[in-house]
Parts: sequence; structure tokens; C-alpha cells
Amino acid sequence: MNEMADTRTIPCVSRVRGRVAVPGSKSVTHRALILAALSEEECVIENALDAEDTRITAEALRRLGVRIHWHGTTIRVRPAPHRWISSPEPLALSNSGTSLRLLMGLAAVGRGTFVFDGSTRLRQRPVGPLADALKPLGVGVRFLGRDLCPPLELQTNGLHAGETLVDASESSQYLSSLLIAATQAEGPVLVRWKDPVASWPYVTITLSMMTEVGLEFSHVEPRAIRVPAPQRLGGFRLEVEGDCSSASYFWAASALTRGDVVTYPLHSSSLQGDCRFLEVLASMGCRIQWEDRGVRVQGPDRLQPVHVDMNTMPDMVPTLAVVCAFADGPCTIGNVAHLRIKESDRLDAVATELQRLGVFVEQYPDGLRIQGPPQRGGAINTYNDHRIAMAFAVLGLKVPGTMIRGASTVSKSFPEFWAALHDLLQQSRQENA
Ligand SMILES: O=C(O)C1=C[C@@H](OP(=O)(O)O)[C@@H](O)[C@H](O)C1
Ligand SMILES: C=C(OP(=O)(O)O)C(=O)O
Repeated sequence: MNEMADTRTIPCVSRVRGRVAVPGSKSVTHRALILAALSEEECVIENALDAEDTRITAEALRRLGVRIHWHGTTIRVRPAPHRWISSPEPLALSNSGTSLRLLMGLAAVGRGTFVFDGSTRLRQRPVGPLADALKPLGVGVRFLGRDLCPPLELQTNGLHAGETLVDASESSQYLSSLLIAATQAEGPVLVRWKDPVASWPYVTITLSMMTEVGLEFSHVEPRAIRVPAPQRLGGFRLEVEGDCSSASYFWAASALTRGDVVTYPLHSSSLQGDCRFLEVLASMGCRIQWEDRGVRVQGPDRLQPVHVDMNTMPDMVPTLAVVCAFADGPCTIGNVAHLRIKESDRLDAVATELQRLGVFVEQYPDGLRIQGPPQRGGAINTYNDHRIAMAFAVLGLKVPGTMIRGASTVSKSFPEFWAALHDLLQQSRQENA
């Protein structure tokens, strides 16, 4: 798409008011696909996220021999006749870190050689610690380009029984991948991890979904899980919950405009760490009320400054940074060095684009200090990063003249984002009239 056609001008709004339906969770859909591929019977996934990244996982599974039928938000998955079809052609994973890390574990339980590659950015996103942790279980990984990153070749003769130790301090996805794969090893596997683990709630989602589909494991030490293997996985039907990360943009819009927005379907019992972002917004003065099927967020007259450790919810940092730019004083966001290896270097991207609008931002190796408010609008660069595009679209509701370049990047996780925002603005105009 040419640059002009892919640029969105954001209209300002006095207050956002309305209801927004959010799509299924990206993390849950990826895991449901991976687990279904390991099942010996047909599985059905409902309310799945139909977006670029989940399609990438599905397409890679197809290439490995898994039969997948996707109708709207329902996916039927039937097992591959054997694990797996290997081919010298790389599995192309664009810029989906979750697909790359979870599929490496999945490939490891097969036999043969599997090649993984992706976009220029994915070629900068590391998997070294996952490769190191697969080695004691009999799996070899050879890096074909830059060290520790794709393109890479994984060679396996099945995942062996044994013990492994993973350093997941830069990505929880390494640990999630090993835990799922371990269930299909030739014998029991003890998975140990070093402290700290980044983005821990995503490991909780993995474990909870493993339990939901009937896979067993036991916490034997604070930093070790024993996984009995091989485990037979029967067919399952699973409904994907709404995506809290996608909802966050509408919570932030409400926070910034003294708005009143309900996002659904979401539940207070959700395991998604990003649902805890509501607590951060509450501490800034927002009113949060859980309803039967969703959550209502009302924005305050003035936003209180915050100082938050965001390690457990890295994907919420661009959203929070934008809200912080309108707080009553300087805010700090810390312990998120892992944001530098996401779709973009998100600390640098957020700092650069806020500074473009006249916000004072100090960048640390693992965080940001932000003091607003923005002084002017402008054209925002989004670095092929969906979360930068969506977060700055929210900022544009308050700052005249904000334009989002590369707007279609939202398709990675939320293809209907622009339509949902447009619809909310229409509801707001009616309510505000
Ligand atoms: O496992 C997952 O579904 C994810 C884990 C997180 O990554 P890291 O663990 O690499 O921080 C998160 O940023 C990503 O969007 C999704
Ligand atoms: C970091 C993200 O995804 P991934 O790691 O799967 O590319 C994200 O969705 O913000």
C-alpha cells in the first residue's frame, strides 16, 4: 500500500462513550492452535482471533501436515498423519515472535530438519536461550544468519527425556514453548528456569490452557516443573476469551477523555496479565467496573502520575506511555528491557514519537520517564509495530493534527481496530450531541 493511503488522520473527540467488541485473545489463539496440533483427535477452537499472526501459526502448522479449516472465528484442527512433514523451505513467520518460539518447541517433538525464517525484524529477535534449552533434550539448532536469531535450522529425532534449564529473562515464550513440547517428549522432562522470567503471566496462560485440555505437570520446586511424557492429548473444544491487550486502547481512550467505555467479551477472572492494566488505570484515577460480560472504564477529570514496574505486561507499555503523557506530573515505567526486542525497539519508538509531539521523555536501558503534555500534533512513525499504531491513535483523540503512518500494521493482532475506533467515535458523537 502506498504511504498516503496507509496514513490515518485521527479526529479529536471531547469524550468517548460507547461499547466496543474486542476480538479473541492472540496469545490464547496461538496456544490453542499449537495444542490442537498435538492432539490425536479433531479439536474445535471458537472465538479465535483471525489476524495476521494467528494465520501465520496456522499456515506453518498446515505446512507441517496439520489439517486446519478456518471459518470466521471457528477453527477445526485435525491431526497430521505423522509428526511432521519436514522441508528445506523455511516456515515463514513474518514478525510473529509467539509463532516462532512456540513452533520451535512443536517442531522439536517431530523428526527431521525444520527451517524457520521471518521478516527483517524477526531476524533480529533472539531465540538463543530456547535453542540452548532444547540441546540437552537432543535437539540441535543451527543459526544460518545472525547469531541466536532466525533464519535457523532445527534438527530433531524426537524430544528426549531428561532435564533442562532455560533463561527466560528476555522472553517468557521460551519457557511456554518448552513446557508444551515437554508433554510430547519420549519420557519425563524436568523443566527448570532461571530467575527472573520476563512477562510471567504468559506462562500462567500456558499452564492454565495445558490443564484445560487435560495435560499434566507438577510444580516440584519454585523454579521447576516436572512434565510426565509422552502424554496423549484427546480432542477438545475451546472458546477463546476476548483480548485484553486489544481492549486496552479503548480503556486508554476513556482515561484520556473523561470517557465511559464498555469493552466485551472480557471477564475479571481472565488470566491475561494485560487485564491487570486496569489496576494501573485505577491508580491514575479511572473508575473500573466489571459487568456480566465486560468491563466499564470511566476516565477521571485529572490523571494522577504513576511509577510502575511493567515487566509482567510489556505489551501495555505503549498504551500506558500515551496515557502518562497526559498525567498531572512526571511518570516512570520500569523493568521492561525486553521491550527492545519486540516488533520494534518499543522504548525507543515510544520515546521518539512522544518527543516528536513535544513531550519530555527520558529513555533508560529498561524504561522511560515521561512528562507531558504534548505540544503539537504530527505524523507518527509506527515502525511496523501494531501497538505503536494503536497507542498513538488514542493519543490523536486528544491532540489535533495527529496522523498515523503505516496504519495497516494493526492487522498483526487487531485487523478491525480502525473500524472499531470509528464506530466508537460515532457512538460518542451521538451520546455527546
Ligand atoms: O506468549 C505470548 O503469547 C506472548 C508473550 C509476550 O512476549 P515475551 O514473553 O517475549 O515478553 C508478549 O509480549 C507477546 O505479545 C505474547
Ligand atoms: C510482542 C508481541 O507479539 P510477538 O512477540 O508474538 O511478535 C505483541 O503482540 O505485542
